[in-house]
Amino acid sequence: MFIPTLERQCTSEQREKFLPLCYDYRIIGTYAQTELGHGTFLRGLETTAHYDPNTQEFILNSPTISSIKWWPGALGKTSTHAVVLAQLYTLGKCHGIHPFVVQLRSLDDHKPLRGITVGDIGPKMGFGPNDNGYLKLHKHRIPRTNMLMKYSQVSPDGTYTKPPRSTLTYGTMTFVRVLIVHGSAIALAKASTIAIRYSAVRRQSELRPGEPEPQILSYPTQQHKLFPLLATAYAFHFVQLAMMKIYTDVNDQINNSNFSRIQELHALSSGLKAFTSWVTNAGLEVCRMSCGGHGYSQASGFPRLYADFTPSCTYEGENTVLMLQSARYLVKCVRDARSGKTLPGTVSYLSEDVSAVHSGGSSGRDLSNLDFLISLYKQRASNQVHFASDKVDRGISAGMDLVGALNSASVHLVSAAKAHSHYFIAKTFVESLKLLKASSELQNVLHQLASVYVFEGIAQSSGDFIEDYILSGSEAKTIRQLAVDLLPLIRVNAVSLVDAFSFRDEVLQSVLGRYDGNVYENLFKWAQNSPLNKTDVHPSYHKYLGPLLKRNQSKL
Ligand SMILES: CCCCCCCCCCCCCCCCCCCCCC(=O)SCCNC(=O)CCNC(=O)[C@H](O)C(C)(C)COP(=O)(O)OP(=O)(O)OC[C@H]1O[C@@H](n2cnc3c(N)ncnc32)[C@H](O)[C@@H]1OP(=O)(O)O
Ligand SMILES: Cc1cc2nc3c(=O)[nH]c(=O)nc-3n(C[C@H](O)[C@H](O)[C@H](O)COP(=O)(O)OP(=O)(O)OC[C@H]3O[C@@H](n4cnc5c(N)ncnc54)[C@H](O)[C@@H]3O)c2cc1C
Repeated sequence: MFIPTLERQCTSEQREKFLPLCYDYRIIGTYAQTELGHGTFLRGLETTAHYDPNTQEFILNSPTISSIKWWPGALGKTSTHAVVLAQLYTLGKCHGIHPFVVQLRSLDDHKPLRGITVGDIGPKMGFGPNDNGYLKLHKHRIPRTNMLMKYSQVSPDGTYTKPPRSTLTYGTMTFVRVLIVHGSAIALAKASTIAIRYSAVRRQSELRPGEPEPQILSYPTQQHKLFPLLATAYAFHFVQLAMMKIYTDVNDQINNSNFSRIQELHALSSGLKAFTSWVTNAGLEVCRMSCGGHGYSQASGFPRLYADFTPSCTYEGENTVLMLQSARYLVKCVRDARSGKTLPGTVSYLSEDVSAVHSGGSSGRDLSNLDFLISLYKQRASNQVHFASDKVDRGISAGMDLVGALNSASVHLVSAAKAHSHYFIAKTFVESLKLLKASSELQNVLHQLASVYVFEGIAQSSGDFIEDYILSGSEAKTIRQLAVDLLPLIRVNAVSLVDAFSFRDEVLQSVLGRYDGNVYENLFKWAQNSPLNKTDVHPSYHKYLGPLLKRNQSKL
């Protein structure tokens, strides 16, 4: 995050000064924003940067225990520099959070500089090799030119020039949220690869006496666990491509001082980062458990995959908070639509009157038609957003201010943002396949995946569709069965569909997911290499077990 922030927030002179040092690994940096007391509420960050016009320096300080920077990756022992987000004070006035480049350690002996207390925050659930650290600043001085001044400036005499948009400082977070959508796709693809390959190798139980033990991949329940997740990995692959395209387009506009779509980008990236990381996080556990006992072994690769992925739901914007950000924008769009404004592409459906299109229960609707079902996802999202928006309006009519009304409706707002994200993902998946140049056989297989994603998405949220009369109960039941009917068809290509991700064994890091399927021999080899097996009799025997056993044997 250090380099993307410099690339986005530096003036051209600052780029020339800092970026070559980064690209040549002459300095290593981190993004120091979160503090002990604040990670979500950025306007509450307490680190200060007071401008001293006499020396043309900023004095950075951690005034309280809660202001100590806490969590930044590689801050503890590795980074020589950091982008520090601090409250800017100049000429006696506070101008809010701004980014500053701060050198932390000497480039000669790597020792922390004067005024810098830095270290590792201690062991975590995962990310063992990453020295997430703490940073306490003691009136540490940096040159005026170390404030990143592309969007806002402090002149030598201390005069402040404000940015065209205060939220431009938040740009790197948006970029990383977009990357996390990609990270979710990759993590779910890895977990699907491990679980499906292992399920093709593992044979267990005897269905009928005398029959050979079947591959566990042949059990409908195993297929029902794994194939919707496999389809989700493909869905997330296509949605991260679409998300990155939108990000690149809007970022180009921002670079040309066109900020018209910055809100839409923030809302979409927030919703997709939260939705994809929540779904992936849960999916990793389903994949692990589908591998039985061996899934619980470090050899499976699942413990590390889960421990390293699960913070995606927290960092770069805690998921609930990001869903609320997304929902807040959707409520704003409903208002804009009501006042006749044209809505941007990803939310234009909110100005359509979808309620008249489908009323649940009418017979003869083709429930296997994906375009039709995507229109139901649209209706569900529109209904949820309008329902939540009406809640907000009622709160205001009851005398609440906007913040109070948004807060009281927040449970429904999160549901609305989830439905909006789900609709975007399902629609993008189906539309991406239409644009794909592929053989009819391949189109057919991918259509099966898109179908099981769309069907299962409705089955798992059928309450939303039934409560709003989008589907009748019997139609929801039919769609649930359509997903189950597809499983044996997907079974035929399941291993090829994970091979298509082409993770090398060294990347997958899983004995269960080995490309050659040679699991048992390599599990035994892996176990024998376990540190505990360096000696037949572990040294601890002589200290504890031996004396204990001998003492008790003498009593026999
Ligand atoms: C090319 C490369 C290809 C590569 C390909 C290979 C890829 C491989 C893929 C693998 C990769 C793996 C992933 C990477 C690893 C990850 C490592 C990351 C480690 C983790 C790092 C971190 O963890 S780093 C800290 C993150 N810490 C937050 O994330 C704080 C959240 N907290 C807030 O973000 C604010 O606190 C919060 C809540 C908005 C309220 O902010 P606030 O109070 O100031 O504002 P309000 O809510 O009042 O909103 C006031 C108005 O600002 C608007 N607005 C707010 N944000 C905006 C924004 N970003 N953009 C525009 N507009 C924004 C809002 O929409 C309102 O607009 P309006 O007024 O019009 O409604
Ligand atoms: C592995 C890891 C790496 C990290 N790397 C970095 C890094 O490199 N740089 C950096 O600056 N930070 C980093 N962070 C910090 C991370 O960005 C924060 O932890 C994250 O932003 C969440 O903030 P928080 O911890 O204050 O959680 P909190 O906001 O305290 O969340 C706690 C609970 O409060 C709820 N909540 C908070 N606000 C609201 C609200 N307005 N409405 C409703 N509910 C709310 C949340 O939903 C959540 O359930 C990292 C964290 C981790 C775990």
